[in-house]
Amino acid sequence: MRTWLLIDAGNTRIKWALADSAGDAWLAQGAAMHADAADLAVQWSAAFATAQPARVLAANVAGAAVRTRLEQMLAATAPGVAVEWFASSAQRAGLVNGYRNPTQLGCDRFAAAIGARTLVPGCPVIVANCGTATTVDAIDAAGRFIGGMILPGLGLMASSLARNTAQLPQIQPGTLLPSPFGDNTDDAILAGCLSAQAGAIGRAYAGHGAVECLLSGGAAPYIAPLLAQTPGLVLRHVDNIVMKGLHAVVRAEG
Ligand SMILES: Nc1ncnc2c1ncn2[C@@H]1O[C@H](COP(=O)(O)OP(=O)(O)O)[C@@H](O)[C@H]1O
Ligand SMILES: CC(C)(COP(=O)(O)O)[C@@H](O)C(=O)NCCC(=O)O
Ligand SMILES: [K+]
Repeated sequence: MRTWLLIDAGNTRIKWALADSAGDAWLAQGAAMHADAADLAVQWSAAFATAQPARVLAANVAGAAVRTRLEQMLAATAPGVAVEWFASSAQRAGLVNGYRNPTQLGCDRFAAAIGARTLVPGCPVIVANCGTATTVDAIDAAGRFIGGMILPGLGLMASSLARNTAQLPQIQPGTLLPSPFGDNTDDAILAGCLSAQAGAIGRAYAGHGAVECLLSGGAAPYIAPLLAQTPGLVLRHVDNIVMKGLHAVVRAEG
């Protein structure tokens, strides 16, 4: 059985998993912030001692320098193993890309949509990936990515207030108190940013007539409790929907 290394390089963190075609579970997984990217070589050396990947499929939205860095670390830890840089295209693994220019769609969003289609086949679904940016994307019952929303992620929303005002502090991430109205500055910022995130996702869900909302990304645990209060919204937290989509691609294509 072939083993694949799947990589999701976002703008904050690089996530990876080792997978095979036998099941949904990862054989190994890890992550590193960009500043600690060298840790990946250490993590991979340990993981590849038990299972050497036959193929690497990597989705990178973090730029050319990150791609070069990853190529160097892969050449050192898995010499000779081919690396495919996953890119958005008009159609792949049963998903049709409805972006006006299909290649303009972030490849992590394309992968996440493939993952969503795999988890919720034959139904309209919303996939929200709450990372550096928050993306909220709609897939229809026929398996067509019809489009989506891009907004600043939770961390970016909060830090932009701190950076561009005299009186607002940098808040720590957290979940909302029972009241949607903060009675102090930190809670008011948190209430505003979380409501903006959950509000956009809820609006997308209702507008699309989705049967389920898949929520993923580093900020998902903070947004989930508020989003779960949206009447009629069926919520499922998926640990890494981008990697689930990459796994679906390699399984479909062998
Ligand atoms: N321990 C953590 N490390 C990094 N980001 C975190 C952490 N906990 C929550 N976050 C939030 O998750 C976001 C990063 O999520 P992630 O899905 O890895 O993003 P990306 O795919 O853009 O790299 C941060 O912007 C922050 O809001
Ligand atoms: C929207 C994104 C910045 C999200 O990146 P992330 O938050 O996962 O790091 C990325 O998908 C991207 O650069 N997209 C290209 C533009 C588009 O999708 O239309
Ligand atoms: K994202």
